[in-house]
Amino acid sequence: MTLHVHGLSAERSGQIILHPTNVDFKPGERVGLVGASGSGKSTLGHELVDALRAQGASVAHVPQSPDEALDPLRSMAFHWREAERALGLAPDDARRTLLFKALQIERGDLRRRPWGWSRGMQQRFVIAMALIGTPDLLVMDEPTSALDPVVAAGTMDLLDDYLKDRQTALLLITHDLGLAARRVARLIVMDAGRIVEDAPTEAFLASPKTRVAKSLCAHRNWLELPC
Ligand SMILES: Nc1ncnc2c1ncn2[C@@H]1O[C@H](COP(=O)(O)OP(=O)(O)OP(=O)(O)O)[C@@H](O)[C@H]1O
Repeated sequence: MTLHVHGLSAERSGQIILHPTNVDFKPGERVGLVGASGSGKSTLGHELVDALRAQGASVAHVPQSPDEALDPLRSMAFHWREAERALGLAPDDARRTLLFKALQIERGDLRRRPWGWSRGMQQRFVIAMALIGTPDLLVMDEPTSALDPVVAAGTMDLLDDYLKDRQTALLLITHDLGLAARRVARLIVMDAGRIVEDAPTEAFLASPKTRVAKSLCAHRNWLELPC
């Protein structure tokens, strides 16, 4: 099922920070949302999550840092149970085993609290929690920026493999064009609260149209980063 949202907008403190915007996602499509800091990427991500959920779609959100998703006072097992409960799902060991294997977190001790796990493993756990309900769309907002480049690349590789041949679409929000270009088939560029470009990744890189897109592409050396 293709997901569509029309006329998304947002205003804060009397200022429009997201101008009326339409977005769509095909099943399994991988889309990058790029733009400078403050261009409105996170705002669009949050508005999308709310609007699609209001339509009845299943949408999961992965924040920048695992600290935003994990309570330092609760065990990892508690978080997993809560994620299942929030979706109205009964505990399912087979589902957990599959996701833990896919994201290489089998050796994590679920009785421990987050600080007993490495940052990389915490973030992979948060991604696994987001995938519990097989969402229609996974929105990831700078999901690896709190990780070192090697762990970040490994995490994205595992997610790539897991999503292959699945219907879950991905929106990867990042200011890092290099990261997005390696992972997505379509790029959306934001500037000052508006989408200014939306194109297949290869076409975008070969021929950016707008000033902002040209400026992002001018930093081609970013494409050399491992993630
Ligand atoms: N509560 C708020 N009140 C006023 N302005 C806000 C508020 N929240 C966000 N903004 C402004 O809206 C704009 C878009 O913010 P947003 O966080 O969506 O951008 P972003 O592209 O995700 O930035 P970054 O890459 O730095 O996270 C920014 O100029 C920001 O200062």
